Amino acid sequence: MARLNNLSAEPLWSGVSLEITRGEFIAVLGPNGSGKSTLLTTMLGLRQPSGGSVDMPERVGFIPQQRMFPRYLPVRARDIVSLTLSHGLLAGRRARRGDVDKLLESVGAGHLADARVGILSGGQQQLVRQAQAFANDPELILADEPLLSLDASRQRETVERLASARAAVVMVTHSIDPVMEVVDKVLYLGPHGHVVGPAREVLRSDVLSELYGTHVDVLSVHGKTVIV
Ligand SMILES: Nc1ncnc2c1ncn2[C@@H]1O[C@H](COP(=O)(O)OP(=O)(O)OP(=O)(O)O)[C@@H](O)[C@H]1O
Repeated sequence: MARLNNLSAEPLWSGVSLEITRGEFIAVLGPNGSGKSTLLTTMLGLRQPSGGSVDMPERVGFIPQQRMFPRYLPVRARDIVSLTLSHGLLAGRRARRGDVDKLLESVGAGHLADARVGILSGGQQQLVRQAQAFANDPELILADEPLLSLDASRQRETVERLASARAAVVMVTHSIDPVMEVVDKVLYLGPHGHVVGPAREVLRSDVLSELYGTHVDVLSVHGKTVIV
């Protein structure tokens, strides 16, 4: 469905090969600056790879890393979602109001439809971004830290929504814990290479020590995975 073929964005990471199958949930982990966001922008074609190639499906949803909309932007939440709908599958047509409302309601943001996006809270803006990503029945959703600014119950709902979507999901996250139950594969980008595999095979002291080039412990503290 989507595939990274020996993809490189040097000097950040190189030779990443990854097959993404329908409905699969992939978590991208790694320290600050390891190139997780760069991986998503390279997949989207917004950044030229230094090597390799990427095969992407036609319909891709994207939740960008949180950036606040300008406070005085004269655009409502429903306008943002409507624009995404009308530039996708239905290019050239106006999005139907009912479809826009349904998308916003599906992420718990129906009541925000007529609010100006710039005055919404950080978490509320993230929900509007989610509604955008779900427009046009995506086959693949790329999500860059989509849980930032969300409270615990909205984090849980977001993970469930992404995991139960028909789309495959590639999600950048700083913590594996919120997605541990649903994740199929982890791509860990480290300072000395990367590794792909099931979480239990990647999040191990011996594997991560090699990626960091120094001894790293993977601990379970009160049910949470901590890398030290
Ligand atoms: N377009 C660009 N041109 C040059 N350097 C860039 C560009 N985009 C990102 N970088 C650099 O690449 C490095 C990786 O950035 P990236 O945002 O991909 O990391 P990340 O793993 O997502 O980090 P974080 O966890 O802090 O969000 C950073 O040092 C950043 O400054």
